Amino acid sequence: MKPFGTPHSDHALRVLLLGSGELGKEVAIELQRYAVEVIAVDRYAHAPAMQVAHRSHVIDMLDGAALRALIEQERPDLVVPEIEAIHTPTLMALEKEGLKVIPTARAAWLTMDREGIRRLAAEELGLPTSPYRFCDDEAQYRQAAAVLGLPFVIKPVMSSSGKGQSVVRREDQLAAAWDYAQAGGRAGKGRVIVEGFVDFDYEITLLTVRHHGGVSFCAPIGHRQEDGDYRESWQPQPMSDAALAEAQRQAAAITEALGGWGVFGVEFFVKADPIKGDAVIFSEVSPRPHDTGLVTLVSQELSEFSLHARAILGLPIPVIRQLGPSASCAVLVEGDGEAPRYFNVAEALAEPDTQLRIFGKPAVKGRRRMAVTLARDESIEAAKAKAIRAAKKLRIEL
Ligand SMILES: Nc1ncnc2c1ncn2[C@@H]1O[C@H](COP(=O)(O)OP(=O)(O)OP(=O)(O)O)[C@@H](O)[C@H]1O
Ligand SMILES: NCC(=O)N[C@@H]1O[C@H](COP(=O)([O-])[O-])[C@@H](O)[C@H]1O
Ligand SMILES: [Mg+2]
Repeated sequence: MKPFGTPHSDHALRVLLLGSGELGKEVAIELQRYAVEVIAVDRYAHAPAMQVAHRSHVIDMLDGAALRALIEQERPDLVVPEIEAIHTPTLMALEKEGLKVIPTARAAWLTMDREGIRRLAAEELGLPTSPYRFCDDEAQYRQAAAVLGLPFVIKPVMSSSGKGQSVVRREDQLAAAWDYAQAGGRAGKGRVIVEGFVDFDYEITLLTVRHHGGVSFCAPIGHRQEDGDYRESWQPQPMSDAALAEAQRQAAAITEALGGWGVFGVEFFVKADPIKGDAVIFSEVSPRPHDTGLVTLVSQELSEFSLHARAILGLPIPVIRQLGPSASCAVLVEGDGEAPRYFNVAEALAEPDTQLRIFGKPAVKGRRRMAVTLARDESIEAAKAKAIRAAKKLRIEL
């Protein structure tokens, strides 16, 4: 890596963020601490990370030609994908020409599509996963449903935060779930994954950091999801030593296969079994900070965003200090409107050890995560309750 430089000068160290949501905003802030020049990109103007970047661009990141033109214009030292929906073949071609992509262009390519990462995990690495089928049309989907049985989960191969995802529990829900998956995918195309439903006791994100000095794990993060989107997360999730060791083994294997430096959010389902031993089932991995990891903004001395910045810049991570039971609560808004206003911020922050991030997203159409509350307390239960209380105080007007 070249020396750190000065933004807006010829020898600035430049990072181009592909995706500028709430996660990218925190990454941008962490990079700014090292005077890195941050260029934020997304499909719409005034995205959260754009508001703290040196400059920004609005492009369709699924358009390969537009992506190449922008990267050639900006000549960044590092390209940091922040979402899945990017024209990753272009990143792979540019990587061959010398561009540095975090963690690697292949990792971005494999994880942009549920098929790439699922086949790597289950078929190449032999990690335990839910049973699954990929389908291109409704007939194949009905066949997969018959083979896997009820209940099952259907997801567009390219989607995130639960968009287009349903759990089908009854025969009469099949058609609506198919239609929703067709409408909810980021890039259309129609391909879906149908997964057998895993009846887990709890699920975790194991933040795994690949850096100059090796591989480090954060304490496991437990979370609750609704409609495929996270609502609360907490750290540390209590789990047996054996289950944690098995999750770390699988996380090391999948992140090693993806390669490169940075934070990875590795998601697992855990089914506790005192007789046979806990089953740890791999779900998916993000080669970047994870939304459930927002809790690390209060639960760790170095948050997942600060760890990502250190890792991608080749800086040391000698220790990851966990600060005690902590939780985050996502604040979602439903409706249609622009420039929302936030009321009762003071009330939301009245209790000790409570924090708030308002992302500053310019508009809402449907349902959107707009903010997150964060809390620490004596126990996970108390931290979770406090974060939820804070979130309930906040009132958002569209
Ligand atoms: N096969 C399954 N069995 C049981 N629950 C599942 C299954 N697949 C997904 N879920 C539930 O739905 C949630 C979201 O699924 P998944 O992580 O695959 O979606 P996503 O759209 O990629 O979400 P994100 O982008 O937020 O990670 C999971 O965390 C889990 O709670
Ligand atoms: N589960 C993935 C995730 O949380 N991604 C985060 O949400 C943003 C998109 O938000 P939007 O849909 O409100 O634009 C992304 O840019 C990223 O920060
Ligand atoms: Mg997920």
